[in-house]
Amino acid sequence: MKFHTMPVIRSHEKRENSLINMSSRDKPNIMITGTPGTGKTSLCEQLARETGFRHINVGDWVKEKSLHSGWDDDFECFVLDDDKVCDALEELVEEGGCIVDHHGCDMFPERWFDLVIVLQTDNSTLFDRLQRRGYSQKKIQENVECEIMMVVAEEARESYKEEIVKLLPSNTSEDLERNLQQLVDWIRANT
Ligand SMILES: Nc1ncnc2c1ncn2[C@@H]1O[C@H](COP(=O)(O)OP(=O)(O)OP(=O)(O)O)[C@@H](O)[C@H]1O
Repeated sequence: MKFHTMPVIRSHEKRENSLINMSSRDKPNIMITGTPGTGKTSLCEQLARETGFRHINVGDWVKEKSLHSGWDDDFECFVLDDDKVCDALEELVEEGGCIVDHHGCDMFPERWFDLVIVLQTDNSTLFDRLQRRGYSQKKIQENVECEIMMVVAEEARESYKEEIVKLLPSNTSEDLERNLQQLVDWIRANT
């Protein structure tokens, strides 16, 4: 199943033959993914501050650098162009030390990431967060359904090796603290 809130132009299959060679990186790259509102950006910003790793918010890049093919009224978001996004990120990710923040993960070359984190939030908590953002009822419903059906977790499991995909709860400030500390520790152990 595809993620409802993220229409993507697919002009190619996953770039398995990416130019990136993991062994050439001094620092690892982390993908932080999850349904919108699960807390990716909150976690990534703090993690970047603590570790000096570069936080790449893909949604912001798509808007700022026009890595899309226009606005989709039905899905209420930009239609992301995966080729443009991967081209724009490739050089940075090649260097390592990147934390990539996006609500989908299957468009990226598998070898880009050494760890893939999927944040998960209880339905009622996610509903409240998205309502506070002023999302339409349709958009809230679509996102909460995605979370219930574990669409992003499934996508991550299908796209990356099982051993590098970790599901973490993201409901409370205690969860945020714990997740942050685990990732800081992981980065320190892998640099
Ligand atoms: N662990 C947490 N506990 C409580 N509140 C949280 C937690 N994580 C994030 N939040 C709050 O939830 C809201 C959504 O968080 P955030 O913007 O980080 O989510 P996101 O997954 O990056 O969303 P999007 O994909 O739409 O950018 C914010 O108001 C944030 O303060």
